[in-house]
Formats: sequence, structure tokens, C-alpha cells
Amino acid sequence: MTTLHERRVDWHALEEAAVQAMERAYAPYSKFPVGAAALTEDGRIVSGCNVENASYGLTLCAECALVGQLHMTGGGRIAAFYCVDGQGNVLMPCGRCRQLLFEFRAPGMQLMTTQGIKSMDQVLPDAFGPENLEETT
Ligand SMILES: O=c1ccn([C@H]2C[C@H](O)[C@@H](CO)O2)c(=O)[nH]1
Ligand SMILES: [Zn+2]
Repeated sequence: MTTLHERRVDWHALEEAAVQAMERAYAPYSKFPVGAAALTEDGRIVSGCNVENASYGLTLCAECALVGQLHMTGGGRIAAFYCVDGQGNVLMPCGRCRQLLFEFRAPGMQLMTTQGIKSMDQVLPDAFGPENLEETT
């Protein structure tokens, strides 16, 4: 059971970064731009937008770009996460993206949700993670 960390988060800065990322979205098919931003444990803000494709199923969620940027800019772990839709409203990450974020979570990672701040465990209970790979034979 993960508990929420007491780390103080500048949610406004994260929201702004998410909105800026959303403005870079490539979403001509769904017309549903998404921006995601994360605060790393060492204080960086990384972000990403969704990138769609004429072959619709190949669409990359905003969180895919975010974890790519996280890794490319020094790695580390995500302390807080914020995702917005085209109106700038808080958006819940899809199931696949919850799994992507789980891989890079810091202890007590906080997620802004439509129901307020939640923990990773609340949005993805009983998650499959790297430790599960150690269970074979
Ligand atoms: O967590 C999510 C959920 C959806 N989308 C994008 C994918 C697609 O381009 C659009 C509509 O599903 O929203 C994201 O970027 N992240
Ligand atoms: Zn997604």
C-alpha cells in the first residue's frame, strides 16, 4: 500500500507545463489534444503531448512522450503528475499510461485527478511491476 508523500508540490507550475504541452499536441483525428507534466524527485518538470497517426491505433498518448523526456533529460522518478485535456481540465491517464507512470513512480507519488490528489496505488491497485518479473521459476 503506497501512501501519499507529504512533499510540497507546485501544482500551478505543473498545470501550466501540462497546458503548454497540450498546445503542442498532434491530434488531427480525435481532435482531443492532451498534455501531461510531471515533477521529478530532483525538481525538474518534464512534459509531453499526444501524437496521433493516420493508422489510428498507433497513437502515442501524452504520457509516452513524457516518460521519453524523463529518461532523455536525466531519468529519475516522478513525484507528482498532472494531465490536461484541450480545455485545460484535469484528465485521468488511460490504463496503459497508468502502467507507464507506475514504472517511474517515486515513493508516495501524487497524481492530480478529477477527484483531487491521489496515490498511484489508488489509480492502479495491485499493479504489475518490475518485481513481478522476479517470480518466474
Ligand atoms: O491518458 C491519455 C488518454 C488519451 N490520450 C490521447 C490519445 C488520443 O490522441 C486522444 C483521444 O483518445 O487522447 C492521451 O494522450 N493520454
Ligand atoms: Zn494513455
